[in-house]
Amino acid sequence: MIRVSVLPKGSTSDDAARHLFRGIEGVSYDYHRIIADVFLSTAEGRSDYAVIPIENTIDGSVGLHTDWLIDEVDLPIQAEWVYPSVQNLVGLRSELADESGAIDYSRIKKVMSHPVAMAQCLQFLRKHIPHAELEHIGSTAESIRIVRDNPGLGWAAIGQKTAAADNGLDVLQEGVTDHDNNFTRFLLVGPKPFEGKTSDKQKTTIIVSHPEDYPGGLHQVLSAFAWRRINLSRIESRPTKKRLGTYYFMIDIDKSLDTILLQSAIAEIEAIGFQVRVMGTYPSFTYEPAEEME
Ligand SMILES: O=C(O)C(=O)Cc1ccccc1
Repeated sequence: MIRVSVLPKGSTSDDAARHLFRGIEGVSYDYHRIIADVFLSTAEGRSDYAVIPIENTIDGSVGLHTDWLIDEVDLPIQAEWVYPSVQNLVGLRSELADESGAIDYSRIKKVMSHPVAMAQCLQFLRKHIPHAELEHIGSTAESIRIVRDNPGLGWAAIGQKTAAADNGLDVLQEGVTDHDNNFTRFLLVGPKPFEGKTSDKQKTTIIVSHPEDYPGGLHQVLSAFAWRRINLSRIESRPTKKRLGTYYFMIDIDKSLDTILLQSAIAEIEAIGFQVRVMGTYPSFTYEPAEEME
């Protein structure tokens, strides 16, 4: 049995996990309310993999999740994939609509959701429900459950249609994200390689740091990749948390670690005094909607 830790049933992460593991037998899902518990259940050996949303089209990198990966656990990245999501305003229509059945936004006192989902809908919220209190919850699915358990208070949630239906709530407004094409990049992290599917696209993620800041440091790192014509797909700086203004650079590289060119680039960067930590070398899966129709 492959045990996969993930945010609760009905969350975007749950759907994304099922998409990655579609067609693979013997998978069980281990649901957790907050991302820290998703990470820890795998780090403590209670599951094989953790599913982590790491970057979103609208909101960018998820800093909290990146920092957990760097600072709190030692779990290699074993796969990455992209999954689309549509967020909806969810609540009890009978409580929040007027006599004609139209949603009366003035009745909504509080909107709850996961911070990434909330950030995707801020323009919608400011336009229609500017008076409402906004509250961050561990997942979209959990926010929907809280609304279900607290009828009559004027609460609404942002989340997925399936979670609304599972909890007996209504979709008050469909597709409330401020931009279409809302995709999230997910990481599968855990001690063992992911062998369920193969991809012809392999990536490697490293973290580069230097004990002291000096002019041209990052340029030197980048030039080791540049003259070897190794493509980088993302560079993210995160605070070291030791001193203000000191950073780690997390670099996604479009190559497997076993290529000689990449190994020599890393050796060169280390030789000029940088510390390099390999966060994983893994297959990358692009989203293919056709699979959904199987
Ligand atoms: O809260 C959820 O449903 C999650 O899985 C986190 C999230 C929220 C919005 C987009 C992608 C992931």
